[in-house]
Order: sequence, then C-alpha cells, then structure tokens
Amino acid sequence: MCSSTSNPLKIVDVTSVDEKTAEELLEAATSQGFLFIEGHDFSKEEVDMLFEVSKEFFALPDSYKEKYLIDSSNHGYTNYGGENLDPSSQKKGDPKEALNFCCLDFLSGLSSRPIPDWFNEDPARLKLVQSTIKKLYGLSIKILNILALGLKIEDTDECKGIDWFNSRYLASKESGSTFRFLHYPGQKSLNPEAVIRAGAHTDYGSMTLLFQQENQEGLEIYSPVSKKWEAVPFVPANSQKFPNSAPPIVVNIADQLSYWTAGLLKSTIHRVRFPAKFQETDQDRYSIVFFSHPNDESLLEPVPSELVRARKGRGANKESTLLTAKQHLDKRLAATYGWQY
Ligand SMILES: O=C(O)CCC(=O)C(=O)O
Ligand SMILES: [Fe+2]
Repeated sequence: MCSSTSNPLKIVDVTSVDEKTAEELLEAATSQGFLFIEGHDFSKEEVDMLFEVSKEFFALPDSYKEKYLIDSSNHGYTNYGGENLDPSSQKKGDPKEALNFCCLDFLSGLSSRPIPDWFNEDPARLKLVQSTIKKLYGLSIKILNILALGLKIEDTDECKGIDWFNSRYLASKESGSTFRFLHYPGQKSLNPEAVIRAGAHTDYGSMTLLFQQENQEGLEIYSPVSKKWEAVPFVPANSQKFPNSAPPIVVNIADQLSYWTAGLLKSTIHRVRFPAKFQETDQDRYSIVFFSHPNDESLLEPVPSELVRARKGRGANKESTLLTAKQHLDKRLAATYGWQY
C-alpha cells in the first residue's frame, strides 16, 4: 500500500514545447500512462472557484439536477449509482454523481446542448466554466503537440508531423470531448461495494486531464510497471517556481492514444477507492475532469512514426477494421450506461 506522501508518477513541466519536455512526457506516457503536469496556466484562485461551483451545484436538490439527466450524447447529469464503469465485476452503479458538458464548441467554450439554468443564472459562473473548457482544450492540444515531437511523427502529404494530432482536433468540429464535474459523497459505514467509488476502467478519449483537492484522495492506477494498484497522491503546487499556480494537473493517456501508437502509450486502468482514513471524517471527494477526444470522424490508425511501426500489436484496439473516434466512444458508452446503439 502506498503512503500518502509517496508519488509513483513523474511531474513534467510543460512550459516549453521542446525536445527535453517531449522526452520526459513520452517516458511517463509509455511507462505509467499517468503523470502530473506543471507549468500549465491555471491559477490557484481559478481552480478553487471551480471546485466551489461544483460543490454548490451538487448541493442543489436532486429533483432539480434530475431535470437534466444524461442523454445519448453523453451530456447531462448522472445521479448516484447511475454509471457503472466496471459492469463486468460490479452489480451496482458507482456511488457518485456527475455532470457532463458535451457537444462542446471550443471557440466559445459552450455546449450546443442545454445546461442547467443554474449556470446561466450567474454570468461569472458561466464565464468561468467557458474559459476553463477553452483552456483545457488548449492544454490538451499543447500536450499532444509535445507527444508528436517525442514520437517524431513524420510529415505526410496531408500534414506536417507536428500537426498530426492538431489536424484531428479542429475547434468547431464535433468531438466526444467532455468536461465533467464529479462528486463522491463521504460515507461513514461502508459495504464492500461502496469501497469502490469508480470501478476499474480505462478512459475512452485520447487523454484525460484531472483536478483534485488535498485530503480527498482515492484515485488509484493499475501500474503497467509494477503490475500493482498504486495510489495517485495530491501534489501541491511548487510555489517558488510557479507562484499563484494551481497544483499540478493529473494527465492520463486514454484508449485512442494507445490505438494511435499501437500500445506504445499506455491507456492505464484506474479506479477510485474510498481510503479508510476518510471514513471517520465522512470526507467527500470532488474531481473535475476533461476527457479530450479528436473530431468524430478521426480514424484510430497508427501514427506515422518509426517508434510505432516498430511495435507489433495494435494497442487496446482489438478490432480487425479501423474504428473512428465516434464509433469507439459509442461502444464504450453503451457498455457503461447499458445503452443500445
Ligand atoms: O474522480 C476521479 O479521480 C477519476 C474519475 C475517472 O476516472 C473518470 O471519470 O473517468
Ligand atoms: Fe477515468
């Protein structure tokens, strides 16, 4: 068992898009598949305010939140137990609630689907969500560009290697990208099922960015390196190097980057547990997550890179024909929510 002070993950400074950053990022992405990034442009104040918005939203009556229940585009509110991330080993849904913003336009930071009126009632609240969505999109593209550099993606007739990911991430085109507030209510008495707050799974997009708060830990990865469950700690900001910065953001590689790289980049299995130390304090966990997806029609084909050609497998993609990003997402969502497509 990991103590709360040990950190099995690298912390990579992404201030500069250069060879050194690319090497560090690629090393983390091909080993644990999870890392922290610092040198992002989120301030402490901004992220504190976002968590405040999340807390206030989830404190609204269930009858209000349930007016915006999740739809087949993966947009809306999921009530307690409404999502099962590990249907093969859990009978009940996860003990958590969530609010998804999908069908996102990254020029405006808005969803084309209706969002709870509560956000529209306060312009500052809405503005904060919009600017966060735009910034997370920009940050995910920056990370993809650094990975393109690390993978030495080759120029093709279609685009330059450095733009290979970029060209599949056009801001106004449809994608499965999702901005999500999550709330795991505290629990004093736990039955074995409630110990798992989010069942073991890999993420469906290309990569995920996650904010969490101190004393609300619980995220664990099934490490491809140690082949054991390892706890992801809360890491405070390095205030000397980055004054006023929010803490490092958790980044994980998800299925589509694994497909694109024939499994070189690791879409690592993870889950959220209820650490025993929080049982006494009845501690809730809030996390804020951005699932970054390419445009719907992007094919999950291998990227043109010697590092990828050198691999034999096809990553997590067991299909014999290439899937598009949307086909892959629809399949995964159908299993998670029991939807039919
Ligand atoms: O809340 C967390 O820490 C993890 C959430 C997660 O893994 C997910 O929603 O895919
Ligand atoms: Fe996840």
